[in-house]
Amino acid sequence: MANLPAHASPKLAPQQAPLPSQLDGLHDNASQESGTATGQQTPALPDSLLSPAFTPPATPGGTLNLDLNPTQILHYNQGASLQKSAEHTKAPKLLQQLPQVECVVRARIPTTNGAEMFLHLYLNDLDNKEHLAIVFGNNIRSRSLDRVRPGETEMDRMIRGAYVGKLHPGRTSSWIDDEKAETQPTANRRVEPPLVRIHSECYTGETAWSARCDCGEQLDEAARLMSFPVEDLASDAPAEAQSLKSHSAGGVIIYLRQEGRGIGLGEKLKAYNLQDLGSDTVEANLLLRHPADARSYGLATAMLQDLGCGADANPDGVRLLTNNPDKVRAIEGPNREVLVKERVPMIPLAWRTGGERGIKSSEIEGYLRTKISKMGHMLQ
Ligand SMILES: Nc1nc2c(ncn2[C@@H]2O[C@H](COP(=O)(O)OP(=O)(O)OP(=O)(O)O)[C@@H](O)[C@H]2O)c(=O)[nH]1
Repeated sequence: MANLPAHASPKLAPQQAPLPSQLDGLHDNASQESGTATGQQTPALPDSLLSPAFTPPATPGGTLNLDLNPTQILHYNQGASLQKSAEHTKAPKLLQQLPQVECVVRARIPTTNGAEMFLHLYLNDLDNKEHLAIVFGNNIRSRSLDRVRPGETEMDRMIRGAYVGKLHPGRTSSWIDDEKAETQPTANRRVEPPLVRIHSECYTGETAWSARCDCGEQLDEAARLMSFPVEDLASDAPAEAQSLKSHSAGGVIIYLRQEGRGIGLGEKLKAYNLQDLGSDTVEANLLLRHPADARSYGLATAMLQDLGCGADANPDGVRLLTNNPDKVRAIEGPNREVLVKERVPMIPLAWRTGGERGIKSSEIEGYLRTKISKMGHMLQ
């Protein structure tokens, strides 16, 4: 697992266009029907679909952001060979080192189901997006957030979330929660490896009720597993979840802003239209001249390290909630900065129950089948 750079798209090297072999199939078989029964090859489509109009702009977020002036708190390596010039139109570089990340603010979020979590907002030196860490429990703390900033007051620290315990009216110290007499961060008190979920943004599945994918269910399920003690698990929870020793130890969802497997919402919506025209989720990306998966995970690895979940502070590793084996390798980082001790499957309810429960749509089964056959996902 150590060999794959954390920044690599797990399935394909970054590319701006389909492989020649994929394009050959399209041009040579223009008259062929666009059926997807075998699921092995991009179906033939009229040449008109391959017009330059389909060439997307640079993958959203896939640019190096060297304009860090808004905070000036990221001390990224000036010696690195990153140039400020034409990088903005290129795909992300396969860096040998993890990007630098900084948690700039954290806040307590009481959730609608009664559980509480702490939302951590990160900046970084790779892109200009606000990536998030959703932390459950009191055992996981950000080192960069806790670090003392020159000249800051106690009120400054509390406003940016660098406090222990809970805020309450009249509190004056970020270090001492006088209502709890807690003086130290509770980091490193955990008894077993934390649960971790690396989640990529999906507006359609998480906010717009889309039943094309399982993203919304996965986000909810990850939060549920991290927030409640084992006895509160639903009776139909998968066996793997039932066998987890504890769910109340907390965990972290790294929420990466790489919508649509990294191609952005606009391009994903085009991909949906191509899916309605007969392509599967992988073929649609390729027809739009995107990689099947344009994501990278270096930021997630760096955020986990900052949260004390890396190998340096947490040699027992983490338990990663995923069905995607490539994600396991990628998240460990170029030098195994994070150890994945265990992969915990996230089998969608609809798949487990043969469509009786969970997401109801004619699209979801094909979507999951394609993830198994073309992206190596493990749903068994
Ligand atoms: N391009 C594209 N992206 C999609 C589509 N459906 C979902 N996504 C995106 O896929 C990402 C989620 O990826 P998944 O493949 O479900 O999950 P994964 O993260 O690889 O694997 P798991 O950890 O097992 O969930 C999100 O960014 C979604 O927006 C689609 O049809 N096309």
